[in-house]
Amino acid sequence: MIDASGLSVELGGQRILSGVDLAVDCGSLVGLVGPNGAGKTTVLRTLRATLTPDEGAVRVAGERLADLSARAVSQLVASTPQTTTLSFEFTVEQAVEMGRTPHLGRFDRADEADREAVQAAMERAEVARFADRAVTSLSGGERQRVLLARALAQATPVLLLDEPTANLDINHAVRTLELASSLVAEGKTAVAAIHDLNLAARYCDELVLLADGEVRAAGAPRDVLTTETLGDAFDAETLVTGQPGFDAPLVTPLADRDPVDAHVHVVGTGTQAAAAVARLVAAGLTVSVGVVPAGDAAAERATELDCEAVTVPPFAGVDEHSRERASELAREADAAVLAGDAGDANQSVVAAARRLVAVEGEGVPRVESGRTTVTDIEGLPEAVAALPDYDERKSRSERVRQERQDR
Ligand SMILES: Nc1ncnc2c1ncn2[C@@H]1O[C@H](COP(=O)(O)OP(=O)(O)OP(=O)(O)O)[C@@H](O)[C@H]1O
Repeated sequence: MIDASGLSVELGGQRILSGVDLAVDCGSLVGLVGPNGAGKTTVLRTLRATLTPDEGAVRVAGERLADLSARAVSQLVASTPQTTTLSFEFTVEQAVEMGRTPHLGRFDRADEADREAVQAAMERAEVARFADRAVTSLSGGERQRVLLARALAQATPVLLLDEPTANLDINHAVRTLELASSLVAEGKTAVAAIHDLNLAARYCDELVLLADGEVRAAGAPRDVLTTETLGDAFDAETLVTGQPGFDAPLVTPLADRDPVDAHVHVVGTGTQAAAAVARLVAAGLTVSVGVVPAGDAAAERATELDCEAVTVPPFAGVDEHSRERASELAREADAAVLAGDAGDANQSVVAAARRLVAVEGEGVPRVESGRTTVTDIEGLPEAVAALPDYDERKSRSERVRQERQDR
């Protein structure tokens, strides 16, 4: 549907894009990712012909955009801008009606079909209840959805979204990308510049990673978002694992601070425990897990990240040997972390730990003496580092690390 080849753009004497190729199949959602200033918006501008590349060409549905009138282009391509400023006092409905312009003659009035298209677009973008409000009275996120409705009212086969989730809370961000997914499932073709790599990975069929105006990687999210390509494009160290419950990579940026030097034993199962393992490893801790059934998300994440996991076959119960080993790890650890459902079988493992950080959640009591409770996985490494006697414990953590290597 979209075929851009060899796009090069120079602006203000600066090379902004160099030889960018982009092919987007009909009915797919392609995400443009990359650091600030990489050229994502510039690519989108060439795809809607508001910027003519110095070299290369863009074809949409087989037509060279450079050969088409502005009106013909706007019947093929609709877009939502990155900024949501609308300077006039339009109502939401009037703003969405503007999307119908390419389908109307210069002095035509909107007819029933136009009104229906506007109503349907407002409903899909969840702004129908604001129809009579002035756009300027809406929040940034609400305005963003109005702009999406305007693009939907344009009823084009191609949709270009520049940072469609930038001002949205997590619920609306997910809903907007769900909407983009269902639109492409219905046959639209979409390209979206998205900063959130994990949302991009989850919702896009393919990703194009741009940096310094060049394509650094393109293809399935799993092939594009690797520590190598991300290190190259963002100049940042990242940990790439899997998103619990989704067949998509999970990118965790590693903070530019000294890692917390300690060994933590994680007790628990499921996505909570898996997320705890990933967060602790990302912070540079030595992590072990168990007892956990083989195949559980926490066991798989531990294996993926090269952590020791004490596992038992699913539904087999916990044998004495496994319980002993997990208790030993919990005892040796600087702290144990309780995340997700640990089950009765792990009670003695938890009891063996001298210090415990619990991640608040189902089955984990909020306050208990001798326990630090954190409400979010993000804060786990800091909670561990804040435990008393940290320096004295460093040597033990070294010993555990050595034991693992020897084994
Ligand atoms: N008119 C212009 N004149 C000079 N430089 C420009 C112009 N427009 C954009 N640029 C530069 O081109 C580069 C790419 O900009 P672009 O907006 O495409 O990046 P982006 O990947 O969308 O960035 P962000 O993630 O920050 O939105 C930036 O360095 C920007 O400063």
